[in-house]
Amino acid sequence: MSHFCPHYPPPSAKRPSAWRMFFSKRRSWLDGLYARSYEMKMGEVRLPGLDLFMVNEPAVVRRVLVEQSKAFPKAALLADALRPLLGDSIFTTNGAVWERQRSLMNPSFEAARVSLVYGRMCEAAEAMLQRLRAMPDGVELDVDVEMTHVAADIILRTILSQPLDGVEARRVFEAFERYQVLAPRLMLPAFFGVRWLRPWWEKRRSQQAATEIRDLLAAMIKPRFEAHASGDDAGLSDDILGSLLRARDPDTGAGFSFDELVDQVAMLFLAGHETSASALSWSLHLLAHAEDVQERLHVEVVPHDLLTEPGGPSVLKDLPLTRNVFRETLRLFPPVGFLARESAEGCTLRDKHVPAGAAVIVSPWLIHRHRQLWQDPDVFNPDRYDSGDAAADQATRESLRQAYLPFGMGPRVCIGTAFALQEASLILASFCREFRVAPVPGHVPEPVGRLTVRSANGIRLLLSKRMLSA
Ligand code: HEM
Repeated sequence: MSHFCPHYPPPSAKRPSAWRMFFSKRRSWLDGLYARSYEMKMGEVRLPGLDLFMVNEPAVVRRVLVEQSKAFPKAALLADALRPLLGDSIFTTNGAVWERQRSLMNPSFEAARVSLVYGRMCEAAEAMLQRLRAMPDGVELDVDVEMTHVAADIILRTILSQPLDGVEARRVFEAFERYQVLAPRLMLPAFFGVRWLRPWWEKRRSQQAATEIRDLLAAMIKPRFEAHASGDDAGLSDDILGSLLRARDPDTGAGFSFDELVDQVAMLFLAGHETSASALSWSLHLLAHAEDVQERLHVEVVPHDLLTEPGGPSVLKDLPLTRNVFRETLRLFPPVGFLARESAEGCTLRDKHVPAGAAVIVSPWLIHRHRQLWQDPDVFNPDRYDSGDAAADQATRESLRQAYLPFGMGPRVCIGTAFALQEASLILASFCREFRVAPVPGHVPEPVGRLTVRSANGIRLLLSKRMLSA
């Protein structure tokens, strides 16, 4: 059993002032948290331009995300910040527009449909293994760079049938890297009611990156859209774009317009690769520090050459430790660290009056490490889900039921959950079957909360090859 406690920014003992919080959060919203954030049921921050309520209590979380989700739509601030890149995509819309988008997209992400793109995921996994095999034994690997590469490759292959090695695909990826650094810096002043503090040059650079990504994606989608409109898109129809092109509203019979498709594909690229890359990188970091778990995981996966084995994604179901390692990683490092809603009409949550327009934040990061909701919350212990001790397992099941939401909850739950779990098991298993990772002495990854939870100084690990018997 592992007792590894991965490093994260030590919460300050006292609640910082609103201005200190603003300046510390500019680097990372994790820096604005304080010790009580991890214990309280609900907190409140009053800022010059905004009231913000942080909700940790499971019953209240359910009320906000599930039972009264219409009274707590996605925060307009989030939509404003992401609109240059995502337009009006499913991630940020609300009401009837969102309902139509979600019903058009649901069929493309059902588990059975996702299993059809398993072969394309395997192609990206094979390309990753080839890159790793070409490296010298004992090399210091930038794991987050490699995981970002493979996750972006998977998204491009499964959605657009394009590998990341393509010139256009690489330009999308590079522009996205620029956008990803700038977007949170611009979002924060808006949150704190000081939009004028957003440097104009950063705004312009972020706008330029967003336009470049959208133009490149539009150029890739256009021929497919036109071919579909003229009934001539056979051959490429098994990717996700093909299924989005065929999606029809059951009431009106209408599909996505071209502009809507560009919005959705830009969003899928963002939501689909950045999250998985974050989670896979942290998984390998945790495994490197929990040698026994890494060895047991290797033993579990070594009989399976997933990339050639018949049976496809069903083989992944026989890998319980792989699944638990990923589940525990998502608990400790949920890529989407906070879910932003707003109170549509004003209400009372617990004993607090929440005015109309106030931000209501549910943070998987805080809830997954909450002192009252989890046993040993900071310890990496994938065996907690299946320890063999009936009472302990029952307690963990209760924590999972109440206080585990890496993919969100309710109607806005992640549409890509089945896709992400299939991809993660495949990549982790393929990686750990052939390679071993170990910590680089003196290198401690520093988690930062931006669009997703990443490491400010990268995640570097020593990579060595394993001997596989023929
Ligand atoms: C480990 C990987 C992933 C994690 C942890 C994750 C997490 C989340 C979370 C927490 C939400 C809800 C946000 C909210 O309620 O405010 C969400 C929404 C969403 N995710 Fe994921 N996601 C992952 C992978 C993916 C993938 C691979 C795709 C697509 C290929 C995807 C597409 C989406 C979309 C479209 C939404 C918006 C759904 C809606 O509002 O109706 N995600 N994701």
